[in-house]
Amino acid sequence: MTDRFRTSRRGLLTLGTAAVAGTAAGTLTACGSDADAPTEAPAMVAFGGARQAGIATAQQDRLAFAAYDLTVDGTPAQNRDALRELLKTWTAAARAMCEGKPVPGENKLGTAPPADTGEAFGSKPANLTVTIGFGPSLFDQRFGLAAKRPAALADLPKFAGENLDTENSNGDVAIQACSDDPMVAFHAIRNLARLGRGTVVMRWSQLGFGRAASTSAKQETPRNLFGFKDGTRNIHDAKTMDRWVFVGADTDQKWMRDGSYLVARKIRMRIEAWDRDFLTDQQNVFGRHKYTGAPLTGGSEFDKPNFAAKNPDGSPTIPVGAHMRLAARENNGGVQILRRAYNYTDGMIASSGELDAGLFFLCYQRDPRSQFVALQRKLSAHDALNEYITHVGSGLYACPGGVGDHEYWGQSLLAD
Ligand SMILES: C=CC1=C(C)c2cc3[nH]c(cc4nc(cc5[nH]c(cc1n2)c(C)c5CCC(=O)O)C(CCC(=O)O)=C4C)c(C)c3C=C
Ligand SMILES: [Fe+2]
Repeated sequence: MTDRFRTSRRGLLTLGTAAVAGTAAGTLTACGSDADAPTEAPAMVAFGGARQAGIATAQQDRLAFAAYDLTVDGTPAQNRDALRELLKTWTAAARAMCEGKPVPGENKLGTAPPADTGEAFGSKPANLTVTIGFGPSLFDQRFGLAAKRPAALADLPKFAGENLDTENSNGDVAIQACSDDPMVAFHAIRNLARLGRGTVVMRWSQLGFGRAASTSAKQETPRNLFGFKDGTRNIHDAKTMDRWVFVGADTDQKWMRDGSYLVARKIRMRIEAWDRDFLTDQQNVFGRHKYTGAPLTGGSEFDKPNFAAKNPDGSPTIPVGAHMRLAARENNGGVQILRRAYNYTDGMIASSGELDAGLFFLCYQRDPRSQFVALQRKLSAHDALNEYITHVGSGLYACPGGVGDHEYWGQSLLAD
């Protein structure tokens, strides 16, 4: 057996199939010839690096997100040790999964549950990224980490109109797993939960589909569940990422250097009410044309909106309450955020028969206080979109910088 087969999910599957079928020799011959055949390189995103993958990475099609709470009850030093062990185990597992390998630690005697739950055997990583963030609650008295809490990790304020479910909000640690294969993204979240049993419990989770943002100029702009192109004026270039997304040397906490702050908002969208609205009204809500994505002031999708333009009757062509006018950098002192949203559906609401669906809005930034919070204060007060949406879940997480080859997530946070 080649090394490739010893470590790849595909190898494990092939071996398993051979054992079950009882035709090991034939299958292994087939394996041998398969291994020798030229194969297409699987789509993989490097796990290690100065910055975590899954932030600036070209956005994948599927999301599995989960927030976990630690269940430790020792002294701060003992709890830190438990957290450190968890993060070491999780890092090794996440690294392996991103490389298309099974979760390490298989007990070959078969006297323990399999190290890997198995549903992704035979699947390629499909650009899997696994990104970690730490919530404000991790800096309470349990771990003795209060002095390491960054000022930018200030609790989010209450916003007008939100109706947050605390059971679907917050959490000590959050994991964002993105892949072009939904099984692979889910597998990552599930296996981290399993490995953490006894130290963490999952607090809330969300699956997302049909990315509703583009984080690279090479990607076509996708659509949200209201049928509009979403991500047209997202951040797409490295220089703007450096300025608005990644934490620089000026941070108050060294462990956050090259990290970023993630704000997650689960936003319910009233799809049935929206679908009854006239096309011109829908377009006025966003300030863009539905089919082309162009601003209401004309041109094509990527043309600059003209916020000063007026209709013949003197009213602004992009209405004062249009989502795009309110959120645009031109009208917010230049402020930008990196949007990495996904559409979601949780089925239907039994009491009304309406779809329970919306946008799982994820955004990354250098400092949420002057970025997400400033924008959301304005949007929550004036956005025409508010008639159709409600924020129902929320989380804020400090995502540290990336890991080197022999490092684990959060190593510099936990260094004494
Ligand atoms: C606080 C930040 C934002 C929230 C919350 C938010 C929710 C939200 N947005 C859409 C759909 C669209 N948003 C668009 C643009 C846009 N949105 C934000 C911020 C938030 N959106 C920004 C910063 C921008 C860019 C503004 C600009 O510079 O022009 C658009 C237009 C197309 C685009 O540029 O992406 C759409 C469509 C929904 C449906 C939603 C909540 C459910
Ligand atoms: Fe938006």
